[in-house]
Amino acid sequence: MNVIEINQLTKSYGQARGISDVSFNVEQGEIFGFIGPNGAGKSTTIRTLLSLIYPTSGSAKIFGMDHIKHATEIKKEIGYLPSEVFYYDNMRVIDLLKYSASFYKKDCTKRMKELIALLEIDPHKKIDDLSFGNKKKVGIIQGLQHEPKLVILDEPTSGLDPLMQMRFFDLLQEENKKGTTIFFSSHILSEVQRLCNRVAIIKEGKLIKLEKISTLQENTYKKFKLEAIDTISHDYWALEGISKLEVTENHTQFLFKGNINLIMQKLAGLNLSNLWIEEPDLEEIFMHYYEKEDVSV
Ligand SMILES: Nc1ncnc2c1ncn2[C@@H]1O[C@H](COP(=O)(O)OP(=O)(O)OP(=O)(O)O)[C@@H](O)[C@H]1O
Repeated sequence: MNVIEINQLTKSYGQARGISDVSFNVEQGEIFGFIGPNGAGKSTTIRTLLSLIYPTSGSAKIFGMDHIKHATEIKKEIGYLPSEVFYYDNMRVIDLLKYSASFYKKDCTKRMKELIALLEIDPHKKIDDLSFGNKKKVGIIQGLQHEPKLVILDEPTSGLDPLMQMRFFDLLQEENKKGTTIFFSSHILSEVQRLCNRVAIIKEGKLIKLEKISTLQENTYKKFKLEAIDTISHDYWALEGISKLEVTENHTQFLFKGNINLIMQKLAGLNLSNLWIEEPDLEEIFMHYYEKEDVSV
């Protein structure tokens, strides 16, 4: 079942580009990554989806309901952490959390306390006295305390220290195991790679790739690095599928995409002292898509 369905969603800010013709679905139980550089259109997609701003054209559904017509109903089951959090600075953390909890028809006290303890936040401090990272934690608690079916996180980790990031990821994975669908927007590839099952890549307002993380890694090239006893000539590597070839004395490295047996035959003809075959990380795959001009989903 699809929790989110986005259909040719377009949002222009007057003459300025926001997003154009964005379509994708998020299935129930997924941890879905939404990745792109600054200004790509991640926040615009999320805000339009949540009907905080209205689309220029296109449509979207959440839990099978139209995102604008049924906005009130939908929002009861969503936890949303915006990329920038703004608060009434004079409020204490606990008062703010109780106030947000009051919008839901369930008692959030137990979960609120658990999250306060887990994220190590002092509930009696004034919001004004909190650091950026601690304000972010308050936003995370606000987004999760009512145990929503769908959590939408827009750049959630900025400001969190590495230990807190780890704890936050564990928390998201636990929520996901309980059945919560997670939509995770980020420009940090390693965290998407670590956390998500599937990813949508957005560039300049357009979706350029929608793929399982595992498939993204499988279907692309492999990195070969080798050390040979003798010097290998550049010409030895005249084989289709080899790119980014670098040969320096006894060291050779390149990327290969194609029939793996062909490259193995080439390697078998050499006197090697060492060999590394590595999967590219998401960053390299991502750069590969970003460098291409004529990308399509
Ligand atoms: N209120 C606005 N008025 C005019 N243009 C806007 C507005 N909000 C966003 N934009 C433009 O829309 C495009 C997409 O911006 P958006 O904030 O959605 O990107 P993003 O991927 O979330 O980036 P970031 O990671 O920097 O937040 C950008 O070109 C941005 O300048």
